[in-house]
Amino acid sequence: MSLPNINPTDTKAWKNLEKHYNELETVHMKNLFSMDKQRADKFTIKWDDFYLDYSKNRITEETMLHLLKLAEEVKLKEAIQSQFSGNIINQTEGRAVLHSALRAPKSAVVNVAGENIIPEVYNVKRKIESFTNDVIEGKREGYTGKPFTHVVNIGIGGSDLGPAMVVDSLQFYKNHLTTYFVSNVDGDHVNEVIKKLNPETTLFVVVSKTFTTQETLSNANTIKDWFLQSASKEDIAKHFVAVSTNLEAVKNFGIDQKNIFPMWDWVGGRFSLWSAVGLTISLAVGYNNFNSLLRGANKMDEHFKNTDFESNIPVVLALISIWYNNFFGAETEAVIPYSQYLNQFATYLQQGIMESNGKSVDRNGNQIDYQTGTIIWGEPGTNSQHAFFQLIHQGTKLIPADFIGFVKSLHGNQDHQDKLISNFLAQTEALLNGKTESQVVDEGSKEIIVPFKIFEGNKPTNTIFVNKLSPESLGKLIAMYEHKIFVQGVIWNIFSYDQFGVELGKQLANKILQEFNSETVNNHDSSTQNLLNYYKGFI
Ligand SMILES: O=P(O)(O)OC[C@H]1O[C@](O)(CO)[C@@H](O)[C@@H]1O
Repeated sequence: MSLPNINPTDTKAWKNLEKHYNELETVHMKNLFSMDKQRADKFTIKWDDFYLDYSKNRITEETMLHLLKLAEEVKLKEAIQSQFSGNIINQTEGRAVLHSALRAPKSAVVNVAGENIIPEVYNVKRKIESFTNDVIEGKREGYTGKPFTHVVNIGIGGSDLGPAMVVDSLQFYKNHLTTYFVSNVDGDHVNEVIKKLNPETTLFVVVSKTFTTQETLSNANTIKDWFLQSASKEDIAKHFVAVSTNLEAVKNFGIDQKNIFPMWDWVGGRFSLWSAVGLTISLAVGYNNFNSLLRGANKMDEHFKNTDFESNIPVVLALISIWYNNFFGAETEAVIPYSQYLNQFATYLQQGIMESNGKSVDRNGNQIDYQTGTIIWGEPGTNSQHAFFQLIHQGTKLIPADFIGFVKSLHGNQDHQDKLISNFLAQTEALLNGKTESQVVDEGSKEIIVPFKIFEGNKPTNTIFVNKLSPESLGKLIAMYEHKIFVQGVIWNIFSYDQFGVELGKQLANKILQEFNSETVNNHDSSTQNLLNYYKGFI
């Protein structure tokens, strides 16, 4: 069974939402709060150690009913079943989409082409575990017999962002190994990392699903050349491991077959941190913590699969986002974690969300006439308050925002924690209520200044309060957004799991690279031609 194929704008629910939007467009949320004392309770979901309050949104119970009806009309339930049961729902690439299988329990059965993939998943997990333990315990040594002290992850996109974000987010749980990530083909990136390394004690993890990616292969080759300045070819086997589906290309690069961690075509790059792509995570925080991350994601999978839509966290978040995107015309969404540890979270989500749902053709190949893929951005609070919050509070754009906070701190300094959380709560309150003219006047502002100090309010936010930042809760949080992506792709009737949009630039870059060495080049538009000639004048 493939995915349902329903144009959302043809549904009854969509038409009802259009009408309903006209009624609600100018309603202020603070009036909705004063009219209904139960509002916060009605729009709160408590699940496990998650507390989602979505009451500070421009919604009523009727809005949610229409949105839930939309989910029903586009056959979301069937789509979820189809994804989890291993159907080829990535139809444009002819693949199943089973990152959920990577975190499923050992007893699960998930068939791809008639074969249960779970035993193979667990074989690789065991390999990750024993490799991780050997490196951490110093049983695996470098070419001069010293234990490893540094790990460098070489990859880009999904082979970099997920592991990099998780390692950064879980640095509280880190062991003695120092980790670096090299991704950009800009030589400054690899050069700066190399400066900090000792070849005798560094392990290199080359991560590339395809093992054809220009950036990764260039960086891996540069590092290999640097390594061979002090070591011999035979030593590569001790220091280089690879994660890939392209076993042949890895062998050709010179990596020992024993050092290859396989992955599968049913794992999309941007959803792959749960596979061996997460090897650097496992090395950095230990296998048990890596496994807890997976366990957390699995708990969210079960919640998503089995919970009625009205209390289903990813579904509710996805529907609210559709409401703003497609009816209010909001183009962006901010993700504001009140945790410095989640510094890279929005960057990570950018690939997941924008590479998946940045599509303008529906599942029939037809151009669509409604908005898809949200633009995602964000930075941790409280830093972001002192940077871009002005625009969210008083600018002209509607920017729905997710506020993510942790009830308990890891540092244990309650004074800092109380200050952080007071900001976390105050911001969503301010965005909701704003400040009226009479309040500004009462505060004694000069008349001429009053208009500048008014806050309109009515700015939507979701508050996601989690008990504590741990590998498990982080796993839940990431999986929550993965499922939100899926739900939105189903509603928009697009294919969320291909990424053809990144290909054209890659093709042209390869062509231009060749042209740097050729005498006459004149097949570009005049702008590109001039720029290319300008650059050639320097090389
Ligand atoms: O793991 P690979 O094959 O090197 O690909 C890296 C990244 O490149 C992309 O294909 C496109 O940028 C991503 O989807 C992927 O995560």
